Amino acid sequence: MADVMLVGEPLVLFYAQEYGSLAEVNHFTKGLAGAEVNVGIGLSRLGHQVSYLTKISTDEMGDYIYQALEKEQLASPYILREPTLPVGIMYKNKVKEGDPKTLYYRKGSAASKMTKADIDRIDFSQLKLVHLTGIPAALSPEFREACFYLIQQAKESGCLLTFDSNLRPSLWESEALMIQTINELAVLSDIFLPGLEEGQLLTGLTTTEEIADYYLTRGVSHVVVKNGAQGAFVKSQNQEKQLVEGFLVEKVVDTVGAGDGFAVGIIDGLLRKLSLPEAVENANAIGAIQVQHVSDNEALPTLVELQEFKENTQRGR
Ligand SMILES: O=C(O)C(=O)C[C@H](O)[C@H](O)CO
Repeated sequence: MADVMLVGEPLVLFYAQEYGSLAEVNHFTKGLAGAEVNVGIGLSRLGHQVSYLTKISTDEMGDYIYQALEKEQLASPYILREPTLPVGIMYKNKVKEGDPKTLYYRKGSAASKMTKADIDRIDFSQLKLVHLTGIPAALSPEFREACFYLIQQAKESGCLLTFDSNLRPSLWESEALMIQTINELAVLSDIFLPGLEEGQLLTGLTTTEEIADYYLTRGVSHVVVKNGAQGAFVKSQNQEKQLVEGFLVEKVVDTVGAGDGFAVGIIDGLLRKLSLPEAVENANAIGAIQVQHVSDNEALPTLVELQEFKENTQRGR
C-alpha cells in the first residue's frame, strides 16, 4: 500500500547532446520528465511506496512512458491509457551556465484533460501524504479544478499536503492568474516549498523570512524557501527558524529537476520522521546531486548514495 500520492503529467523529454539553442542542435537523448514523476522516482529509490495518477496515450510514446514508470515502480492501475490524446513532449537544451531552455508540446495532452472524476479514483484510506506542484493547475481549467478537489479530499482523509510552487509562466494564460492560483493552492498546504525568486514574485516581498511569514500567517504549518547554493530557510508556525546550509557543487550542469529532488528530501524526511532541519539537509543534498546531471531524474539517489554524497561533500557555497 502506498504512503504517498502524486498527481501530474509525465512528459517525454528530449535533452540536447550539444551546446546551443534548440534551433541549432541536432542530437537529443530521450528520457522521462515531469515534476511529480521526478518526485515519485526519487521517493521510490529511497524505498517508499508511491502511487502516481495520470493519463497517457496508447501510442508508442505512451508505451515508453509506461515502461519507464514500471522500471521505477510507479506503474499501477492509476495510470490510464487514453486512445485519442497524445502525451506531452519537452525539449531541453544544454547550457554552459544558467538555466537550460525548455520547450513544451503538451497542449491538449491526455494528462492535461484530467478532471475531478480522476481524483475520485484515488483510494485515500492508507495514504499519509499527497504532494502536488503548481504545474498541473497550469495545464487546463479542468485540471486546475481537480487540484483544489484533490487537496480537499486529501485533507478530509487526514493526509499531509506538501506543495511546490514550480512556477512555469509559459504554461499560464497570464502571470496574474498564475500568482493568484498558486497562492490559493499554497495556503492550503501543510508544507510549502517555494524557491526564493518564486516567493518574491508570488508575494511581492524580498527576504526569505518575509516570504515564509506571508504563508505562515495564512495558515501554512512550515515554509521552506529554497535559495540554491545558499541552502534553504525553514520557518514553522511555532516561530522556529533555521537557515540550512547547502552543499558545495563544483559544476552546475543543469538546474531543471533540482527542486523536485529537494521535495524528495523533504517528503522522505517527513515519512521517516526526521526533524525538519535534517530533512532540509537531505533535500539540499539531493538538489545538489540533481544539478550535476542533465537528466531530470536519472541521478536521484538511493539512501546509500545520499549518505555517501553527504559524507564526501563539503557544505557551503
Ligand atoms: O513538468 C514540467 O513542466 C517540466 O518542466 C518537467 C520537468 O521535469 C520538471 O518540471 C522539473 O521540475
